[in-house]
Amino acid sequence: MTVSTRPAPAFVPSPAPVAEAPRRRNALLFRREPLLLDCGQPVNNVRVAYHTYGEAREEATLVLHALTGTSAVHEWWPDFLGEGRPLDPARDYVVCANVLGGCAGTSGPSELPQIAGQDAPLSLRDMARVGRALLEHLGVRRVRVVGASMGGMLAYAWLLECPDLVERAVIVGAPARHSPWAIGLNTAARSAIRAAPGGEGLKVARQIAMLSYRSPESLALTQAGQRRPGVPAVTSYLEYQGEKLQARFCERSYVALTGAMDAFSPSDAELRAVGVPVLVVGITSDVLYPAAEVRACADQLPRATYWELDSPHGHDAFLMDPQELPERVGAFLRG
Ligand SMILES: CC(=O)SCCNC(=O)CCNC(=O)[C@H](O)C(C)(C)COP(=O)(O)OP(=O)(O)OC[C@H]1O[C@@H](n2cnc3c(N)ncnc32)[C@H](O)[C@@H]1OP(=O)(O)O
Ligand SMILES: N[C@@H](CCO)C(=O)O
Repeated sequence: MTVSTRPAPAFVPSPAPVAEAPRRRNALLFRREPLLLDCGQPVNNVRVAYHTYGEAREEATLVLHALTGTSAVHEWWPDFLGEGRPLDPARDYVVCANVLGGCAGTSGPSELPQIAGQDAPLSLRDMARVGRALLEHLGVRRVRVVGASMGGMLAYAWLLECPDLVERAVIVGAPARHSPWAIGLNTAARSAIRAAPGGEGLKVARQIAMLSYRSPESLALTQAGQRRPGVPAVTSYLEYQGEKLQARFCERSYVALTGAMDAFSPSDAELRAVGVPVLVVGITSDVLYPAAEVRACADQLPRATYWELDSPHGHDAFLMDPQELPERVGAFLRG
C-alpha cells in the first residue's frame, strides 16, 4: 500500500453550480430474467431511480451514496459535482442510483420478497448486481466508482462483484467489513425501530447513529450549552435530527440497509485479489469507522493508496468538512 503524503495538486473550484436542474429518472430492470438475491429469492421488475450528469458515454463515474442518501448527488455533495470539480459533467458522465432496498425511488422492502413474513435480507452484492444492470441499460461499459460511508462499503462490493467493469475506485470513510462496534450500533438502532414501529423508533435510531457520525470534539464545538432554558443543545439537536429523518426515510429501508452492511464480510483472499487502483480515505476523528480500521482494510488491497482527512467533525466530515478531499479524489480519478 502507498501512503499519500504529497500535497494535493492545485485545484481551483468554480463557484458555478451545475447549470441545469437535474431530473431523476426510473429504469425498470430484470423484466425477463429475475434478479436472484443472495438470500435465494428471485425478483422481477426492479425499479431503479437514478440521476445522470453530463453526456452519455461508455465510460462513467459511478457515485455510491451513503445510508440515507439519494441519487441526487448535486444536493448532497456539491463540493464534488460541478464545473471544475472532481465530477465535472462537462468532462464526465456521472451516474448515481438509489440503492436496492432504499426509499428514494428504487424498489424498497415493500416491493421486494418476504421470507416467513419478514422482509427478505438484502446484500450489498445484490445492490451491486442491480447497479450493473442499470449500467447495461445506460450502455456503460467501464466505471470509476466513488463511494463514502455505506457507499464506500458498496464500492468494495462492486470491486468483488463486478471486477470486469471497475477500472478504479475511491472509498471514503468505510471499512470492508463491520466491526462488532458498528454492528452493535446498528443493532441498537434496529431494536429501537422494532420496539417503537411507526416512526418513534426510527427517530431514536437516528439519534444513536448521529452520535456515531459526529465526535466528542465536534459536538463540543457545535452543541455546547443550552438551546433553550433547561434543554442541552445536543438534546434538542438529536431530537431535531430524529424528526428530520423520520420525515424523509422509511424504517423498513433502515432495517434492510443496515442489515446488508452488517452482513457484508468479504474474505481477506477476496480483498487481496482486487487488481485495480483504489484510493482509501480515513477520517481522523471518525468514531464509527476509526481511521486505523479503514487503513487496515486498505492494507489488504494490493494497489491501494491511503490518505487521511484531518477533521474534528467525525464520520460525516466527508459531507460537512471535506477540505482537500475533492482535490484528492479528482487527482486520483484522473489517474
Ligand atoms: C454519500 C452520501 O450519500 S451522504 C448522504 C447525504 N445525506 C444527506 O444528505 C442526509 C443526511 N444529512 C446529514 O447527514 C447532514 O445534514 C449533513 C452531514 C449533510 C450536514 O450536517 P450538519 O452541518 O451538522 O448539519 P445538520 O443537518 O446535522 O444540522 C443542522 C440542522 O440542525 C439544526 N440544529 C443545529 N443545532 C441544533 C440544536 N441544538 N437544536 C435543534 N436544531 C439544531 C440547524 O438549525 C439545522 O437545521 P436545518 O437542517 O433545518 O437547516
Ligand atoms: N450522514 C450520512 C452518512 C451516514 O453514513 C447519511 O445519513 O447517510
